[in-house]
Formats: sequence, structure tokens, C-alpha cells
Amino acid sequence: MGEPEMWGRRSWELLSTVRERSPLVQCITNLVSMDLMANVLLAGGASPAMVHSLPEINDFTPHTDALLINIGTLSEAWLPSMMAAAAAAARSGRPWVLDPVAVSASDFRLNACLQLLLLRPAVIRGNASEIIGISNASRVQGSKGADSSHESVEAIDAAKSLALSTGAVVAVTGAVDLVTDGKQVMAVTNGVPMLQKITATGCAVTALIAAFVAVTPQRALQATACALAVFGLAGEIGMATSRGPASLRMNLIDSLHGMDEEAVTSGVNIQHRASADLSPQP
Ligand SMILES: Nc1ncnc2c1ncn2[C@@H]1O[C@H](COP(=O)(O)OP(=O)(O)O)[C@@H](O)[C@H]1O
Ligand SMILES: Cc1ncsc1CCOP(=O)(O)O
Ligand SMILES: [Mg+2]
Repeated sequence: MGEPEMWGRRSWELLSTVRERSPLVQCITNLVSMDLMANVLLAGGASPAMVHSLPEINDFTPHTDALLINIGTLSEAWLPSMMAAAAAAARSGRPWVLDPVAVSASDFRLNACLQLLLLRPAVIRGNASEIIGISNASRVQGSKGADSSHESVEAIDAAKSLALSTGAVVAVTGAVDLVTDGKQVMAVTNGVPMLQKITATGCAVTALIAAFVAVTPQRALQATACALAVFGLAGEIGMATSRGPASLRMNLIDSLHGMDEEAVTSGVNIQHRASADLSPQP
């Protein structure tokens, strides 16, 4: 079996396992993303729970299959819940995933992310500007809030260095999604540019990564690449019947829900990439 076929099969196995086991994914996420994120998790076969109040964390988090923390609308009130949940997940051996939305927007956000990193996320997923900012532990100048001002390939050194310093798998999304553990680099070329015109698609795919990692926590690199490919493929299939971002938002969810073995095994596009060859493939 060649590499593309192997990744197609692996992606289908993982999507099928998520559908069978329906992992419970606790999401402490921003106010913009809650609806799309919960619907993407449901369409992927997982079970979402948006639970973020501090008095609930110690009862709830140890019984989840994975935790997602997204700082998109971070406030002083929510940071203690994020810290407590990440600590509870770490104590109970649950994988947790960090989305450092707009990490360069303020010192408050950057410092919150740096504190969260000490609690050992299994995966960190951001756009290129976010990964450069968090990896350098300094705010990227000229950063555009939640949107990236860099291409993913520009962030590969930052991603590798962040992976090596934290022990996390790091994913940088964009026209090509790059996933690394600091040594290997996987490139995922599924997706359509219109995904950038729907708010919270980055947030939603990070939650889908948490669901995939939940069913194979020892293989976070593979799980992350497969989740990104499946989500991008849902975008490609959805785009075929969409007129713009609003219809793609609906069709993305429908395509993820209805995705079958043939679509996944023939549509997933994941490859190992040598560091010297990190430009997008035609
Ligand atoms: N130019 C592009 N072509 C294809 N897919 C893209 C493109 N830009 C982003 N995506 C996809 O959109 C989703 C969100 O990624 P991104 O826009 O980088 O995140 P964020 O919303 O956090 O900035 C990912 O699945 C990514 O692969
Ligand atoms: C617009 C916005 N503002 C704060 S969080 C948020 C959503 C960001 O979503 P994504 O990172 O998926 O683009
Ligand atoms: Mg984002």
C-alpha cells in the first residue's frame, strides 16, 4: 500500500472509531465558535460539552475523553477555569488541545498561553501568525487579531521548535496544513480557501482534532493529520454545492456527517514532507 492509500485508510479508521465511541469532548471555547464547534463535533461523531464554569471543572473534566481550550474571547473570569481544566485533564491522563487564538493581541493572552503550555497540551493548533507568536513567546508585530498574516510554511521552524520545547504535536493551518512533533512533518492539502471566510472554522477543526486524539491518544501526530484532512475534505465536498460562506457553513456540516469510506479513502491528501520541500504542492 502506498503512502496516500495508507493515510486514506487510517483517516477512515479514525473517523469510524470516533463515530463508534462518540468521545466526550469538553470545550472551553470562545463565544463566537460555540455553535459551529458543537455542530462539527456532532457531525464528526463526537459528543460536545461546552462546560466552563470553575465550580464544575473537578467534577466534570476527569470524566471526559478529551479537553479543548480556546482563548479566542479570553477574560479574567475564564482563565482560572482553563487552568483548572487543563490541570485536571493532565492529572487524569486525558489529552487536551490548545487553540491560541490571536495570541499576539495582548500581553494578557500571550501570558495566559505560556501558563497553559506548562500544563502540557497534547496538541497545539493555530494559524501561522499564532504559532510564530506562541513559539517565540513574543507578540508578532502587525498581527491581524484572529486571522493570520503569514503563510503556514513560514511557521514551520516555529512549529518544530514549539513541539520540541513542549512535547506537544503542533499543527499550523492554512493553504497547506503542517503537522509536526519536532522531527517528522506531515503536510495536509485538503481544504478550500472559502473556509477562511467562515468564522470559527479554525476553532472547529481544533475541536475535531481533540475528538480524533481522544480515540488514539498515543498517536497524536497521526490523529491530528487525519482530523485536518477529514475536515478539509468536508470543505471540498461541501464547496461543490455552495454559493458562498453561508451555504458552505451548512454544507460543511452535512458533508462531514455524511462522509463515507469511498470519499475518505480516495479524498484524503496527507504526505510526509521533507523540511527542504515545504512549498504547497500543485
Ligand atoms: N487557502 C486555503 N486553502 C484551503 N484551505 C484553507 C486555506 N486557508 C485555510 N484553510 C483551511 O481552513 C481551516 C481553518 O484554518 P485557518 O484559517 O488557518 O485557521 P484560523 O481560522 O484559526 O485562522 C483549516 O481546515 C485550513 O486547512
Ligand atoms: C472572530 C473572533 N474573535 C474572537 S474569537 C473569534 C473566532 C476566531 O475563529 P477562527 O480562529 O476559527 O478564525
Ligand atoms: Mg483560529
